[in-house]
Amino acid sequence: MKQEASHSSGLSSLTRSSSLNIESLELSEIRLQQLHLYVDNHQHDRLLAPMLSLITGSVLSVWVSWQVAALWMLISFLITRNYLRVYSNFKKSAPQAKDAYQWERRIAMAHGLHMLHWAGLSMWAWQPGNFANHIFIAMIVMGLMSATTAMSSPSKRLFLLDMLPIIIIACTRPLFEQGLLYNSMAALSVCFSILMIHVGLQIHQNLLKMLCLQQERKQLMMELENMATTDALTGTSNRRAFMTFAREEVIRSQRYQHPLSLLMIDIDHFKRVNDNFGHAMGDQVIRVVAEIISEECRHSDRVARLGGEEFALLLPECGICLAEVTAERIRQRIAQTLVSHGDQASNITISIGVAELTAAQRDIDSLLDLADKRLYRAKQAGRNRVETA
Ligand SMILES: Nc1nc2c(ncn2[C@@H]2O[C@H](COP(=O)(O)OP(=O)(O)OP(=O)(O)O)[C@@H](O)[C@H]2O)c(=O)[nH]1
Repeated sequence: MKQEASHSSGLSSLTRSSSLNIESLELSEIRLQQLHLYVDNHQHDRLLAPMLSLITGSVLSVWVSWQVAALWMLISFLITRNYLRVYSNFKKSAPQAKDAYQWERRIAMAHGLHMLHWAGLSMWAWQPGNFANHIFIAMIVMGLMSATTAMSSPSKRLFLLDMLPIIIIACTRPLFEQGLLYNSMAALSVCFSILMIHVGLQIHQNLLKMLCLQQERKQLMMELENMATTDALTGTSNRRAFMTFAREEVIRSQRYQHPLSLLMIDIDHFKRVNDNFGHAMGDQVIRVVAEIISEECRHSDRVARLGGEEFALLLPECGICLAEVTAERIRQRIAQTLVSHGDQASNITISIGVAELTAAQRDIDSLLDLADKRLYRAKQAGRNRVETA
């Protein structure tokens, strides 16, 4: 929780400056994306890390026995193999946003061991008074620092963790030797470390900005998709989404000879509700009807508000008899419901036309047409009724 809070404040300050609406963004989702970037950046370690270990181990044998150099190389290979396996498991398992913290810990431990192993080398392989050795150690330390700045920056926490052992070594190791040259090297290391941390954090901020924008775009796309397919008043499908679904169901039903039925539902004398109680009450009636229809059908059925006070309900795998039973159940429930809004209340009824897809109806339009005709007949016959044939 504490971690999330600090991350959240970091992100908030970032987005205040970039004018993004971060409050609506999923933080653990962003953290997960950061881990993906981090792991992707380290993918080439597969080749590079063993190669560097091999070269470093070979050079090491100039100053230490070949057995010690070989042992260092072996440990290096094992540690590299371990963290690459963690990365590969991370990629393979395609983790959820909620697992981001857990994976961050696992990666930090596996890769942190690798950084400690390399930083440790700079401690024990240091040869007092041997300038060539010191240049070699300095090359390793600076190389590690630059690589970490470039590759670990997607995750701020992992970047700082990876940097810590190298920075400590870089800034303190030269002080073990006496003289102006080594003191200057230590001072230079401090400056270089500050610069690298600054550059790494800058890269991190830019990547974070990119991830936030990506996340925001994803959410906007989802909202747009939702707006394009959902009726704003009732939350049911709109005509467009219904027609897409219905066309596919008609094809499926014709292909496999499965039954498919359609209910056309219309609120009776709805104009009177608006006229007598006002539009707000009219809207409430539409919402309640939509809710009852949705409650009375299966998850595999599709309810849609086609416009005004007219609804359609498509019932896949359902013949005319079962569709009639469903229609009657909906009609009765609505007739028994008292719709209230503020201090107003009203009883309402609906009329339903039921039709089943047969060889005579070749597409969804002809099925809609048939159900509509039966709905009209139900209205003509006095309303508050179900018409099937
Ligand atoms: N409150 C509200 N009214 C709507 C909405 N959409 C359409 N209407 C109104 O719904 C009414 C529909 O009236 P009509 O088509 O005459 O039908 P009706 O009064 O229900 O009569 P019958 O269908 O013959 O029983 C119109 O007055 C429209 O203005 C809406 O989203 N909200």
